[in-house]
Amino acid sequence: MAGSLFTDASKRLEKALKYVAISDDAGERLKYPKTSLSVSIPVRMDDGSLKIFPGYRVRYDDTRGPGKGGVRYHPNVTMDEVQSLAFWMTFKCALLNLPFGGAKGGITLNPKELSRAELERLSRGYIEAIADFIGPDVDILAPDVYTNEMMMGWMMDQYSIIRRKISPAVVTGKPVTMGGSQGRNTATGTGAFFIMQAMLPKFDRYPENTTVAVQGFGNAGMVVAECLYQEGYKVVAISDSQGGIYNEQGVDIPAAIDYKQHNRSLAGMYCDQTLCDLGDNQQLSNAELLALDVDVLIPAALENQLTADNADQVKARYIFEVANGPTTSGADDILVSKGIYVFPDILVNAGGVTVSYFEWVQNRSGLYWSAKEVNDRLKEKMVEEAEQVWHIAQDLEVSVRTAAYIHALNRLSEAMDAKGTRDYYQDT
Ligand SMILES: NC(=O)C1=CN([C@@H]2O[C@H](COP(=O)(O)OP(=O)(O)OC[C@H]3O[C@@H](n4cnc5c(N)ncnc54)[C@H](O)[C@@H]3O)[C@@H](O)[C@H]2O)C=CC1
Ligand SMILES: O=C(O)CCC(=O)C(=O)O
Repeated sequence: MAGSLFTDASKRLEKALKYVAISDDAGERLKYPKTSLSVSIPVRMDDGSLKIFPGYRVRYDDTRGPGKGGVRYHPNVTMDEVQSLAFWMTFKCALLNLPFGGAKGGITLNPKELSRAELERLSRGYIEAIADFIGPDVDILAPDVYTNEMMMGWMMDQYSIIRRKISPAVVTGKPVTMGGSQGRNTATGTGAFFIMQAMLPKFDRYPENTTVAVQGFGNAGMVVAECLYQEGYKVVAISDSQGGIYNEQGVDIPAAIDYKQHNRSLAGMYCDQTLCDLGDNQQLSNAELLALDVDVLIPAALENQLTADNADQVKARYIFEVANGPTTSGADDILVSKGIYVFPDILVNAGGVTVSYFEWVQNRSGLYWSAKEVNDRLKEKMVEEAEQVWHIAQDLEVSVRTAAYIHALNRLSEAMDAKGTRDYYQDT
């Protein structure tokens, strides 16, 4: 898709605004990010040279609470992308009724090219650069693509050093030994699974009669594939950035997880001799995976995977967006006209930020929950909000995505009205 990701993302807001009693002022305010910060992060590389990496943090809106959102390390990170991701976080947090606004951060780099020590210096340098912009009551960080709990631990530690006090609640998704929550590592995939379990039976879809393809095999995709496999769904295709594998009988997901953890890419699994007893794994490209004849398609990698150019080839009847922004607005129109149900990112992948909220609450109260407590609360929250979205979609005869935006917008507009506009800073 050519053009701005943010402009495309904003089209979803425009559609939903028609259905919500929101003041023109508040509607207008939501079309722009509140604050966008660009920084340059100097990093001493292992060979002694100095490299400067561009970094970003955007707080899109904080009417409902401090900004909340992950940090992405990827070569394609731009301000436009970070603004879009922060925009989605705003609606996601409102949709789940979390007391947070939306934020996101990122650094433009290929993390696979840096050593662990370089990544640590980079992560700490990022916090040095944005320390005055974040905080447990201001803007709270978390993991996203190519960042993980180890990096969250470094970031929290660096912030604590700068503030000269231990500040666990400034970052979520930390290692459990540093105040992380049980279940945060698996929350995004598990939350998506809870949504599928609640929604698919509405279409008489059950594990025994449902095939699934999952694009992306990281923190989010791997966990949702594992949950579905354990429940008895037939996951026939999986992929990562290098391509994927297809098995008509169903991919052995635990074996694939084991393979991925010991090899850089999944694609090699199709010809690995030690896995011969897995049956007929065939190699598959990402483009082929998106067009597979399956019941459920789960994009769990990056944005702009389903576009106006390939949406027509989609054969799945149900799409559950675990990635942020995998479907362009042009693709959305095509998919909806084909009668395909698209369950949107701001609902489906909200398990991550929901358990991040639980982590923030635990850090602030000093009382820590068991894995069961976390998962029970996650399920309750995800299913409750998904049912409300489903009813809005039925009542107003709109797509599930528009219904999700309407639900979130209702909460946002209530908060904006309650706060008042202060006449947008006019002196009276
Ligand atoms: N980690 C989290 O808690 C959350 C993640 N998400 C979203 O889920 C998506 C995936 O994030 P994570 O799993 O956390 O990242 P990750 O870094 O753990 O994994 C990313 C996966 O996507 C694959 N990938 C990258 N480019 C690809 C391509 N062009 N085609 C196919 N696969 C590709 C990678 O090989 C890897 O398997 C992103 O859109 C992210 O924003 C959303 C909510 C929370
Ligand atoms: O856990 C969080 O705070 C945010 C996760 C995230 O970046 C997302 O939901 O896209």
